[in-house]
Amino acid sequence: MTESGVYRSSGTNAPLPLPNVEQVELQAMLDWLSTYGADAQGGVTRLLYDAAWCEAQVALAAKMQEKGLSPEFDQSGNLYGTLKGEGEESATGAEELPVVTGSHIDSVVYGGKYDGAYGVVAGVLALEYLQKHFGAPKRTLQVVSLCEEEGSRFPFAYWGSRSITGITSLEDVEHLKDQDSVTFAQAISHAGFGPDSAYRPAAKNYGAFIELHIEQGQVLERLGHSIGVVSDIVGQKRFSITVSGEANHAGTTPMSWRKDALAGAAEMIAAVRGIALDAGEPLVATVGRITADPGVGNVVAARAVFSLDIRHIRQESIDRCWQDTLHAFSRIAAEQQLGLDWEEHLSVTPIPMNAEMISDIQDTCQQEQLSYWLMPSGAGHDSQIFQPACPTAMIFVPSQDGISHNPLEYTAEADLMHGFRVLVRLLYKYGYGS
Ligand SMILES: NC(=O)NC(NC(N)=O)C(=O)[O-]
Ligand SMILES: [Zn+2]
Ligand SMILES: [Zn+2]
Repeated sequence: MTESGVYRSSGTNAPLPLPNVEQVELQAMLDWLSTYGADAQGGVTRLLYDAAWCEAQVALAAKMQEKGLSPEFDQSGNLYGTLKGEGEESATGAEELPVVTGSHIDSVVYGGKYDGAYGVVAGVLALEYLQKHFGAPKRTLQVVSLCEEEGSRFPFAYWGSRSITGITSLEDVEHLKDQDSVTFAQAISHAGFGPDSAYRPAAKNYGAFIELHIEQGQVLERLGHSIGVVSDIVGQKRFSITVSGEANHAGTTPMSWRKDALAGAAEMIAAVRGIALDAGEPLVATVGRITADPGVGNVVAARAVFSLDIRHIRQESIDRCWQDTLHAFSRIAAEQQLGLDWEEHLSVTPIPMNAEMISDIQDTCQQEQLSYWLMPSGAGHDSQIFQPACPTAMIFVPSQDGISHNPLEYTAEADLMHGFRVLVRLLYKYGYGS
């Protein structure tokens, strides 16, 4: 990935007319996409390479085809729609790298219908709108439906963007197993992707990346702003923590004789919560999943495995929280004669977004007469993977009550359209150059 400047507009500041933009049926296409993976909780569950994920990507490819965007998959299952540029070749004779917009198509379990999907749908409709009203751009514009960001199925996140930027290869992840012991290699092959497929390798150079996404928090709603301009994206560390004890009879084993892995894990979980509260905002630490073996009510647990997710806008704060947490876990394990093991399966650093593009988004909001707020993202995003490789920026729209990763996730249609208009203007600026 080469760092290349983003196209700078040389035109006047007169706002670009956006004819009939209000007729773009963004909500309808979001509702349509959410039917793929609609779950019993009223939300969306689309996990990497599962049936709902495959159906959604195939259906999106068909939509892109209908809209003249030449759909193309890569070997990871990332799906591109392309609006070909007609500009002059650069001095080196190489075509300018494409400006890409998009987000992720996968979800968490029982997630909402906007997280990731909004950026994909808005990108498809933005390219269709630009082609319809302004013809071919000078510079190629693409929308990408990234195959995986959440890390919901396999203990690994950002597979789509990491395979594109070359940070991760299939060899690095093919051994990973989901909760049904299906390997990554089996899943990618079953979905029809991977090195044996007919698709081209995922690695690809972008000229710039723009991600439109719901905020997933309550800052914009509370402050009354329409657009969030993302300054930085938090860093994260994710672990699996294993506590080992000794299975025993729940009725005949005195409390003081027990090596109770689940009781130990419970104390550890309370300890890490206390460490995070003592550290103060914006540090967050979350235990979202726990399993116990043998997981039977009348047996003292022999083993407990729980997840741990630590985030902050500064790397040193993440590192300090983990060190304090590990110290507390080790103390608890020693006190209760338990085994302790851990595996780190995600570590992404905090990263600032591209300053030039931030300024362009702010200018665009002014053209649209939309109030905006410069803010960090507490959620992780593919943009933090792309930023070291190409100029990258994010645009947020408000989430009602700040709810996300929940079937109740909601963003009003008017807010969705505000973000869409800013995205269209930005893509016009970079693709058509005026
Ligand atoms: N937009 C997201 O919800 N991202 C999520 N996924 C990752 N990988 O960070 C998260 O947990 O913040
Ligand atoms: Zn998410
Ligand atoms: Zn997301």
